[in-house]
Amino acid sequence: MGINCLRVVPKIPPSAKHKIIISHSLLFTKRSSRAIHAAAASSSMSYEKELAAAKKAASLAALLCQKVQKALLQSDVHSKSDKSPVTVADYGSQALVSLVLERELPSESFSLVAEEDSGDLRGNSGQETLQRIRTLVNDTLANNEYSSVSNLTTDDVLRAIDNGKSEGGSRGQHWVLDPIDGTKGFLRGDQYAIALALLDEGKVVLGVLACPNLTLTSISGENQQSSQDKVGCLFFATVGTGTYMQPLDGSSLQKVNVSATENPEEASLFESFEAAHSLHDLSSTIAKKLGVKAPPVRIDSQAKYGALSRGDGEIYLRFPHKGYREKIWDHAAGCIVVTEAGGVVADAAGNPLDFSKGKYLDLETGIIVTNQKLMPLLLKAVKESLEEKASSL
Ligand SMILES: Nc1ncnc2c1ncn2[C@@H]1O[C@H](COP(=O)(O)OS(=O)(=O)O)[C@@H](OP(=O)(O)O)[C@H]1O
Ligand SMILES: [Mg+2]
Ligand SMILES: [Mg+2]
Ligand SMILES: [Mg+2]
Repeated sequence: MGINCLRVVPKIPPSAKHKIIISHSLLFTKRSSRAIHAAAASSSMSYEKELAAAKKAASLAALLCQKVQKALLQSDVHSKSDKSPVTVADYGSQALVSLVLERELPSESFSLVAEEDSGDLRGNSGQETLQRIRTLVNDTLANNEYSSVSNLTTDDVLRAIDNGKSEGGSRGQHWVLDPIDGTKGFLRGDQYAIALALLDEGKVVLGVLACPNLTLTSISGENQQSSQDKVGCLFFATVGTGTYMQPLDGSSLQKVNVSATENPEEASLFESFEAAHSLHDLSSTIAKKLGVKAPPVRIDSQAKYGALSRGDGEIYLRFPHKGYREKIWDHAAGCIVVTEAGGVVADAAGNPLDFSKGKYLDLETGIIVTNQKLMPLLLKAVKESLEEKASSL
């Protein structure tokens, strides 16, 4: 654990980096807001309480992450045993979500499968970091209607983080959490997401994606975005009820749908920002075969699923390097947000993702996401490209 306290000034969120198409109306009236609230509430009765708790938890975690990203200290950033980065915000977000879910949904069978664990915070070298996390968590709780539970000790914080040790599986209910998805993006001052989902008997039934740096308007298209564009989106979906988006401040609500584009030449494509996380060459071969004209849009995290769910782009391709095993928390929330908006999420062979096998997704290499019209064409292009790649080895 480092002890330096140098200030790292993050870049301004990338609102100016992408262009805008308003592919569907973002207009919103008070009357339509009430109607949508009523429809969302009545049709998602079975997971209504869980959804309200998940939205609260993810929004609170987003506040903590925003505070840390605005004034990141070098001592806030550490390296895990697999060399991937983790920050006080990843730990703080996980602790907050765990605490809020437990408080809002008291149950003996609370189960959480989450990315982080407290191992590195328990030794002597972790004490300073642990105190910083404790302060961040207590301050966030105290400022946001949880002042009665804002006197947490470091042991309380460690316990809350380690609630996330469940293995998941095909029986009962399990929450699935990525406290910061896209930690590298978070460190760059770019996109990241707090991704929370609920599994019920092995199926994703609820998903919430908080994307603090994603503009409320579309991120791709012809219009230049401006630094004035409001950022901070909360996407949410429960099974059978559609996908909704609202500003993180909760001020409005709209139903969203994936793009209806049928012509691949008009499609735009999302992929990981980090080349180490996905084979950009393979995506480019697939895009060429399909006839996609626009250059790929590279953004971090499950913000890609959120953006696709509201029609900012049509295709998301993810082909990790050989040997990488996908974790359920990197896709569970994004998957339901896209499918409830009318999209399809599949592995490279066209099979639906199976979240019932524990922490890992067991799949044919690659995850592909698009709308229902484009999926057959995309699958064909993926199959041909993978065959060409295999025969060239
Ligand atoms: N080698 C490798 N290959 C594939 N994927 C990997 C790899 N290493 C990490 N990860 C996971 O990628 C998560 C970040 O998501 P993205 O790839 O969509 O975003 S990014 O553009 O790369 O930042 C990232 O999630 P977080 O750790 O939550 O940030 C990782 O789970
Ligand atoms: Mg990570
Ligand atoms: Mg992740
Ligand atoms: Mg993460």
